[in-house]
Amino acid sequence: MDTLTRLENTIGERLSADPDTSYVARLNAGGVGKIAQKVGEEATETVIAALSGSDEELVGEAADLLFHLTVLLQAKGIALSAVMTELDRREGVSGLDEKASRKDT
Ligand SMILES: N=c1c2ncn([C@@H]3O[C@H](COP(=O)(O)OP(=O)(O)OP(=O)(O)O)[C@@H](O)[C@H]3O)c2ncn1[C@@H]1O[C@H](COP(=O)(O)O)[C@@H](O)[C@H]1O
Repeated sequence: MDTLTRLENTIGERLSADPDTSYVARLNAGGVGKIAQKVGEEATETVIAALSGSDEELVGEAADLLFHLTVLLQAKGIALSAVMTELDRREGVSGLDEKASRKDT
């Protein structure tokens, strides 16, 4: 099982845990608005790290962003596999675009 899928499973289990002992449960108790706000903050911190931080800081912020995004998707009842399917679909679309543009030239 890959890392993100393992994390998704853990988050799914922790959503309804005791907020006193679980950060995921605490976030979830705040509602989708609170989780979305955290995703926004982590995205901003990722951008700042990319522009003026070290590689290590960028890795840390990217991990925070992926973690909070996964919490948001779980709270909305959306599986990561739905996002992967969408990315696969786009890869197929751009692959077709490339073939079409090669034909045109
Ligand atoms: N991957 C993570 C993870 N990444 C980041 N964080 C938490 O996310 C928060 C990061 O928020 P910030 O950097 O904004 O720190 P902060 O400003 O102090 O946070 P807030 O006061 O805004 O909540 C920290 O509290 C981290 O502990 C995480 N908390 C949990 N996990 C995973 O989720 C699993 C379940 O965690 P629990 O729900 O706590 O059991 C754990 O086993 C981990 O695998």
